Amino acid sequence: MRNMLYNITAGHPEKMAKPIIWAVLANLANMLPFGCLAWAVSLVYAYYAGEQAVLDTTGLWLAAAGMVVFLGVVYFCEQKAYRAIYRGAYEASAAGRTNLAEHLRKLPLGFLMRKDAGELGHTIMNDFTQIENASTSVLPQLVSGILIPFFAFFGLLFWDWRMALAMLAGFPVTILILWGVSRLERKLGTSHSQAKVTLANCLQEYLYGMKVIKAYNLRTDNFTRLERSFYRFMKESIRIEGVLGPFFLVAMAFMQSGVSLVTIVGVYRVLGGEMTVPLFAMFLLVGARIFDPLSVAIMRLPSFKYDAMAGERIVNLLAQPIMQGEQDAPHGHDIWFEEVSFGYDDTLVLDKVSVEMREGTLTAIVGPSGSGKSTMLRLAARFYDPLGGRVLFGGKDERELDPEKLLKKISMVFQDVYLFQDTIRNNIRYGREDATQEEIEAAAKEACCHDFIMKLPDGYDTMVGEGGSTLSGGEKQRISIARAILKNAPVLLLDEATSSLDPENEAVMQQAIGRLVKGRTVIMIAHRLKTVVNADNIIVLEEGKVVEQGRHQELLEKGGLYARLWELQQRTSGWRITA
Ligand SMILES: Nc1ncnc2c1ncn2[C@@H]1O[C@H](COP(=O)(O)OP(=O)(O)OP(=O)(O)O)[C@@H](O)[C@H]1O
Repeated sequence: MRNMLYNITAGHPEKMAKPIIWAVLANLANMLPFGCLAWAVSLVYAYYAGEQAVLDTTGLWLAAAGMVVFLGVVYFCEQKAYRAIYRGAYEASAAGRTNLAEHLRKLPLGFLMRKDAGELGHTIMNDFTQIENASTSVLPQLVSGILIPFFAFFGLLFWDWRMALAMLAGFPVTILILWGVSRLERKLGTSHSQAKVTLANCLQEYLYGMKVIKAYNLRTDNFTRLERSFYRFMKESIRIEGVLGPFFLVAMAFMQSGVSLVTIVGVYRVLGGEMTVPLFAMFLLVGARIFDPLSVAIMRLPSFKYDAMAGERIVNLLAQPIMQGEQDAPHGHDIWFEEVSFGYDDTLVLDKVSVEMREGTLTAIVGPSGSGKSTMLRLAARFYDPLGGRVLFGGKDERELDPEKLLKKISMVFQDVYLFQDTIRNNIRYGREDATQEEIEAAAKEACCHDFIMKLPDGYDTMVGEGGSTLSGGEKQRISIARAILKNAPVLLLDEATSSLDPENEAVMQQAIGRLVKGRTVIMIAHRLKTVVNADNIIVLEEGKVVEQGRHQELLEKGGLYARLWELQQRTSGWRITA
């Protein structure tokens, strides 16, 4: 239960104290007018039963005035409860969402890459919505629904202990059923929420993969995974309602049985002269209202466990350790790998790699596909920490450096460029937020994209579609290079940064990169070896090992893997399609 409370509040149970206190007070206040009503009934009864010769009108007026005053108290408490519950919940989940998004940013990229974007998006949006639901409508009602009958029970004990016992006779059974059903609910809720997450992932994949679906003429009904996910989600939803519903109805019946018992015991006691009619009426009045809060809570209970699981997912994400390290990045910008080993899972992708990439030089990493080139860049930027060995930045182990401060020193251009749904100007400006238009244009000119931007209808104000879909691959790549140039960081990492460019633009870009090397550490991955002939050092990777390194000419003379790859590319570049 403690765990559930912790999860339902996304790790902040203390935040529920105020809403719960006000909900209990509001529900208690709701009982007060019934006290006045019972008093008025007793006065009228006393007159008609002949116990009093005159009707106590002063008492009746006082009871009526009490009703009005108590209705004011009810309004005040309800209003306080409403504000505490709804405002508190929405404010807490807004802060919680921001907090979680910020936390995700600080997690190692490795963790995020293992997670599906759909799943994370689901947690940030839907799981928090569920927490809102639980903390606004279920939790305060549930707590006050359990407390109010107990308060009333102890109050009624003073009037007539038998009647008080009769009223609460079915209550322990109700609590037992609710407790028992919670185990079953967890099981069903787990598969229901798994079905929901799978469906969200399938939908996202389906929408993102639309291009392939169209290209290969895959019809919707061929996309059976999505269809199966819809079906499974429907089945799980029906199952959870169908199995749990009857249990909740039985629990409610036991709870409400208290009112019937009070009626039976009351009739006997009134007929036996052991209890007055007004007291009986009071028990009936209180009995009719006492279980209202719990009835409301029980109706919403099926979603409660499910909400708790949503909270559990949030808590688990927040518990993921962020990357450690507090020190500032040093002034030097050499990047050294010292016996670095790394693997994404059990297989080693880099095996004791030791290389030095010096400031003011251009280092190229080449090698067959899957040999670990991109992994080396990711380790250099500390997207991951190595499993063995050290990556040194300016002579300091990167694990000791604050990851955000380190990233400020690094510009990266990835193979798969991502542009935001924003203007071209802002997409370049992500490199440096305070950059002026002149600086943006200068970077764009350097990256050979100024001319094509000026030809667009709105120039730099042209909106880019999601993921940059309205631009060609080469144009997107040039914009991302402009972004990296604008950042003006001392380390530049280029992962196949010119692969989508035509030969003419690639040659110009190579010259621009050549100019950027001055005072910087530039590391580039290239498949086309002719783009690295001028590199100061070429690292040749094969199956996660450095098999050779040196300048272009030296490597050719060695006659190893590089020479073979060079030979192969020279030959294929000479191929022509002949009729
Ligand atoms: N996020 C990941 N999770 C699991 N395995 C991965 C991940 N990224 C890469 N790998 C695997 O690690 C190995 C090295 O990948 P890497 O991308 O570093 O190679 P590469 O030399 O850059 O390849 P390419 O030239 O094709 O881009 C490959 O076998 C790849 O399948």
